[in-house]
Amino acid sequence: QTGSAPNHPSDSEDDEYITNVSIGTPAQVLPLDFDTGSSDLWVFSSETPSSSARGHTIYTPSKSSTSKKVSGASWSITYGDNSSSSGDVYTDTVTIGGFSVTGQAVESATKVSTQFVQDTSNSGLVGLALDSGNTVKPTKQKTWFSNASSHLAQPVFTADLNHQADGSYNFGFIDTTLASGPITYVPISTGNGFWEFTSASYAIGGGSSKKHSTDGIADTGTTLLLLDDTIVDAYYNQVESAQYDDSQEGYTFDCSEDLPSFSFAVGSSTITVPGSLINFAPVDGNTCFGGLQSDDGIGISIFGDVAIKAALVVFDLGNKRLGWAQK
Ligand SMILES: Cc1c(C=O)c(-c2nnc3c4c(C[n+]5cc6c(C)n(C)c(C)c6c(Cl)n5)n(C)c(C)c4cnn23)c(C)n1C
Repeated sequence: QTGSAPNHPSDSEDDEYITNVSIGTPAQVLPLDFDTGSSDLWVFSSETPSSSARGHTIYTPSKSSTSKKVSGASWSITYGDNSSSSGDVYTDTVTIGGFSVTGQAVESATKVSTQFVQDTSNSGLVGLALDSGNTVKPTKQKTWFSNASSHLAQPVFTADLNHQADGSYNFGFIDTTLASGPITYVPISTGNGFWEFTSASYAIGGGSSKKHSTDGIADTGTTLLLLDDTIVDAYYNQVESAQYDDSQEGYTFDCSEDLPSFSFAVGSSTITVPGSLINFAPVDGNTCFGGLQSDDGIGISIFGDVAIKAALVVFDLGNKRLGWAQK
């Protein structure tokens, strides 16, 4: 068995990627943000204060004949941008790309931070990181993919994200036609609950490869490519008009600049992010914001959407490995 669901950018900047998910009986369809950097499936619901839920599609468990309240369960999560949400827990049937999981934990939001209230593109998140990262207490719940994996043809899913165009999340199979190059696999370290791997070197534009070990995660829920300062400073050193803009909290440059590409090692191969994807978005007038920014020394780097857009990424739970193929 397999599943295949389209995704699309939420806005003109590719800030996040949205996929429609069916929950309950009869199906309630919600636009959700698939996040390989977290492990909770949570939704705006009939329990979310109506002032916060305005403009969002909500899940109403009482209208689903297959919903069940998980007695005494609660959840609470904070994301890298300090947004947060919390609430209680139901189980229900959740269908993604035609594949149904019964008894899936659906975390209902009774509280959401302002970033979520304002972001009416999504009605919640589908966490696709490892089960160990789930925040439900007293009993951790499994992700949709973890529940699905034993019934899928292969315990894998792929992310195909594109700039201002549709892409896909495929479950149980790998469509290699989505890639232009071979898939190179690297092992993941599972201790932090992420799809975490090590990249041994990088290159800027046509420059030579620099040995530099990056411990990072493949994270579809993060917009940008967040790497350590050594790499980021070296990159923008190659961009004549680049400067660090305190008000924007990141590097900006003249929008008309021709940005160099950025390549990172995946095992014995490299993935190249074209400069066009690093020219992320205009901030004002002729100044643009970079898609490569600092990870602020949080101790881990984040290969977010700017990097993932350059590749087909294979999340292989069966073999505890990550695959990257140039697109
Ligand atoms: C350590 C870390 C991150 C790790 O994850 C991170 C980050 N980067 N994108 C996102 C997130 C997103 C993606 N996202 C980013 C957006 C931006 C930059 N803007 C202007 C809009 C309108 C956005 C929307 Cl709608 N969506 N979402 C939906 C959530 C819950 C995020 C949480 N953190 N996050 C930041 C900014 N930092 C410092």
